[in-house]
Amino acid sequence: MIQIEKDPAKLSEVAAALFVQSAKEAIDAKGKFNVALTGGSSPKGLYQLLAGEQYKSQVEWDKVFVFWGDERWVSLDDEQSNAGMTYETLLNHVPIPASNVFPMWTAGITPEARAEEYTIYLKKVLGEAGVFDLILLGMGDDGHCASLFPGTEVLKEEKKWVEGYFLKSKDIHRITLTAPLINKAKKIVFFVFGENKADALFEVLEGERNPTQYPSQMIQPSEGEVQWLVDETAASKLRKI
Ligand SMILES: O=C1O[C@H](COP(=O)(O)O)[C@@H](O)[C@H](O)[C@H]1O
Repeated sequence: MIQIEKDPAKLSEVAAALFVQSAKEAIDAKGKFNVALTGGSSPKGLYQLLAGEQYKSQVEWDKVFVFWGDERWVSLDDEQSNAGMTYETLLNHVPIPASNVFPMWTAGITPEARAEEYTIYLKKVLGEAGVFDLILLGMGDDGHCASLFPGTEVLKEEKKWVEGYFLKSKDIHRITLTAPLINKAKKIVFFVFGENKADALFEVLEGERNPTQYPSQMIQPSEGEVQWLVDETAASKLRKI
């Protein structure tokens, strides 16, 4: 399903309502809500809304377990840190226990070793089935999502849940959930804002199947659903809407 709006702020409102609803449903069903958050610029409006008076009190934060879809291998105080941004905009402002939050980056370990450690945390919280209640994803102007970048080896991964690797094109290490894990989720929400995403979004949604070049095409949950929240500029090249 795709929802297109002129104003990205409207899409942040939609996502905030959806986050609250998903949390309620999961907590009613099993006593906790397991979510993977995204970094980049697109989710900032959502995080600020969730931290604000209207939504904050609607979530039982002590029952929320927060992971990330990916991370740039930089410390939390680095401006590139996805987790750092999420703390600043959301997590520092809501009553979530620190022990419920699992940033990907940590000091004194390689991203490859951290991927194995992160998998252990995921298995403890999600169980062997590995089903997230909700995963938020952004999409880059090259069609990447999480740190599933065009042409990278991680796209071939079929078993591992998390991978750390050096991303040559950006000269930085990354750590990411893999497509097989993401595709187990009950619900996946993509945020795609900005004219620079228009070509990639067309290729991902309406182009030939080529996930090696447009990795967001790999996101096809086996049982869950994908919702695309797209602003008008990013949607400007789509034909089938
Ligand atoms: O590198 C990344 O970029 C994507 C997209 O970011 P945006 O600023 O265009 O919204 C993001 O989803 C991902 O988490 C991040 O590591």
